[in-house]
Amino acid sequence: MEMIRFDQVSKRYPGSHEALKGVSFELQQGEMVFVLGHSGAGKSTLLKLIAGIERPTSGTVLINNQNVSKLRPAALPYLRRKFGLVFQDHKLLYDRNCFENVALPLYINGVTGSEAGKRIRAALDKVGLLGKEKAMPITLSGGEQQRLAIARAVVSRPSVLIADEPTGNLDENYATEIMGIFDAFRQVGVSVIIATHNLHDTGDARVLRLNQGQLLNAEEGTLIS
Ligand SMILES: Nc1ncnc2c1ncn2[C@@H]1O[C@H](COP(=O)(O)OP(=O)(O)OP(=O)(O)O)[C@@H](O)[C@H]1O
Repeated sequence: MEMIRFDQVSKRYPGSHEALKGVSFELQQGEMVFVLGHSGAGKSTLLKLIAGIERPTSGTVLINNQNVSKLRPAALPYLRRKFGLVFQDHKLLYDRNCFENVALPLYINGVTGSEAGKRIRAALDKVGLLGKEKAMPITLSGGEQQRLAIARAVVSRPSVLIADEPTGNLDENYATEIMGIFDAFRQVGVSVIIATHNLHDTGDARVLRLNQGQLLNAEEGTLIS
């Protein structure tokens, strides 16, 4: 069963041109996908539509056969719990330590105490930060901060991990390490969607190429800048 399906999706922000034009594709559970394209191509918009942060102007976005536009507002938090989000600028809380940063999504969902502690340590372990529970984020390297953001994104056990330029300002070694962590999640059945304009070794992952809001077929040539 497909997990995410876009059918002729267009998005126009108020007072702006069309950020996405007639985009259609399907992603299966457990797939790893790169969304590639120039700055302004519509990559972030595509991720926001998947996560229910933005709504399409026309067309349909189906998540597990549910039309996101038709969901009651009260149902959106349940949808969002399926998604773990990682952004380039981390959005970490710099006045809280690593453990507390990862704890936040659990506390919001009412998971506390020893159950929370177990899950937080498991998430930190998966990204190689188990020894840094009490460290403040500012004392971590750029790559470690990004790993902390990934731990926070996966602590609620999302079925889809969405990352927007996750390696954007990291050097090559860190970037390779981060991609390895995403691949490990894919191997345990998590769908992984990564938007980037950096060239990565995409391995056997699928590639969606955007050019000025339109999806190109892979054979139409590379647009990576
Ligand atoms: N909230 C907004 N209001 C108005 N226009 C927007 C908004 N968000 C994005 N846009 C416009 O939509 C287009 C696509 O933007 P988007 O952020 O999706 O591109 P992107 O491929 O992620 O770019 P980048 O790699 O620079 O982040 C751009 O022209 C952008 O200016």
